[in-house]
Amino acid sequence: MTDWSAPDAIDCADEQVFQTLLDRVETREKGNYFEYFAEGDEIHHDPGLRLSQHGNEEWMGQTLNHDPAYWRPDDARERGFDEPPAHPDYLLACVMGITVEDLSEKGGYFLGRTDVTFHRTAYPGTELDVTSTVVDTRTSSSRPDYGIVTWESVGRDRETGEELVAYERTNMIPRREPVASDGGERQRSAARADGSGAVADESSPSEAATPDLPSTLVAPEGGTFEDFRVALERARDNGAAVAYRHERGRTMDERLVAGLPLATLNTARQHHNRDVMADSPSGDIVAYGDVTRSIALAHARSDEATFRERRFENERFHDFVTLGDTIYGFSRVLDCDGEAGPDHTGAVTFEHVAFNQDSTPVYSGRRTALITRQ
Ligand SMILES: CC(C)(COP(=O)(O)OP(=O)(O)OC[C@H]1O[C@@H](n2cnc3c(N)ncnc32)[C@H](O)[C@@H]1OP(=O)(O)O)[C@@H](O)C(=O)NCCC(=O)NCCSC(=O)C[C@](C)(O)C(=O)O
Repeated sequence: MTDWSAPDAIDCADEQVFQTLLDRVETREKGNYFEYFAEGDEIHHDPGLRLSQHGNEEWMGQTLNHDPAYWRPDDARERGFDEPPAHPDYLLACVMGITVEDLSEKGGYFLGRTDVTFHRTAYPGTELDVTSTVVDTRTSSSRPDYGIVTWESVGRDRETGEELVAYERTNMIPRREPVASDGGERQRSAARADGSGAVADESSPSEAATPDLPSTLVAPEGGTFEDFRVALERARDNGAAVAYRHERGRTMDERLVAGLPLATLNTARQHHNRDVMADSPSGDIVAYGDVTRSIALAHARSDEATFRERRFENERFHDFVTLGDTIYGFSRVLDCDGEAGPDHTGAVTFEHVAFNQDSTPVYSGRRTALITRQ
């Protein structure tokens, strides 16, 4: 008879005994089910996080956001910063990463985010303090195993209490009852399983609608505010649109998919637990939405004279991104406002789309940034 109080009672060499033991013990679960969230609840995300120079540079380097104002003091000063700040994508990913343990670790996909507003520049060394409020909860009509929750999150400087960034995000969150299916990914999984990468179109080719696109698509000649304004005026005169793609692509490797989210304390298993994700519709770990988005934005920024990020709206994550997928970027110019911001800049509103090697959109969002004039 085993003495279960003895320190060496478990014989790890006996796999069968250990397996039986594992099957019988309770699992201490992480994260919260849909039912946990009620409208108006406020949640303070305890861990916090200190923005670091290393984390900032790692994020910028890996996502191709190679803007020296965020690491070179002379360039930073020229751009009106006291010293090289934290890159806004890194700041936003850290603020959201901290919230995952409380809000979305249980699983379910990040569907979208809106009203992303940067209130203040944050610098490496800043300790973050993040709170979220439940704005809305509803059941999913297409997926009975999930609910859909929207939170408003605010990231502050822990020392001064000043707001740095705020946004509203929406996730699918598993309901307490066991998950039987995971919906929309069915199509994508099937496409991947048959190797075609193509999602089935239920209409026959003859029924498929002809895309309704402008006859002319204009690309700006350069990346200054005037280049965007001139292109938009030309397009408006001719019933065309200012839309173009960016040449660079970035293939998702483990450092991007697992490394970057963990560095922001994002504990979602989707990004780092290949064992669990092997049984999911994606069949593997998937990229943190903020990484995918940051790569597509980096492609866009590499073709413009960005001065400051202002605001993001209507960000959507349309499909998952797995290891080996390559992320490209597409941009459309929606509006130019010469009155916004300091004199040497103007505000440009873009729609950016991240797409993969099969031209499948995986992210889209509306972005307003201040762009330097000529
Ligand atoms: C989720 C999938 C399967 C749905 O695929 P689908 O084709 O079924 O999509 P849908 O029909 O457009 O949407 C399903 C439901 O979601 C709702 N919905 C949809 N979007 C929004 C939105 N923005 N705001 C509010 N509601 C939204 C929509 O209205 C609908 O509601 P219903 O079930 O009642 O009909 C598919 O879109 C997909 O695979 N998307 C990719 C998701 C993804 O990879 N996200 C990023 C990575 S996960 C992540 O980063 C994790 C993180 C950050 O760590 C962490 O939250 O913890």
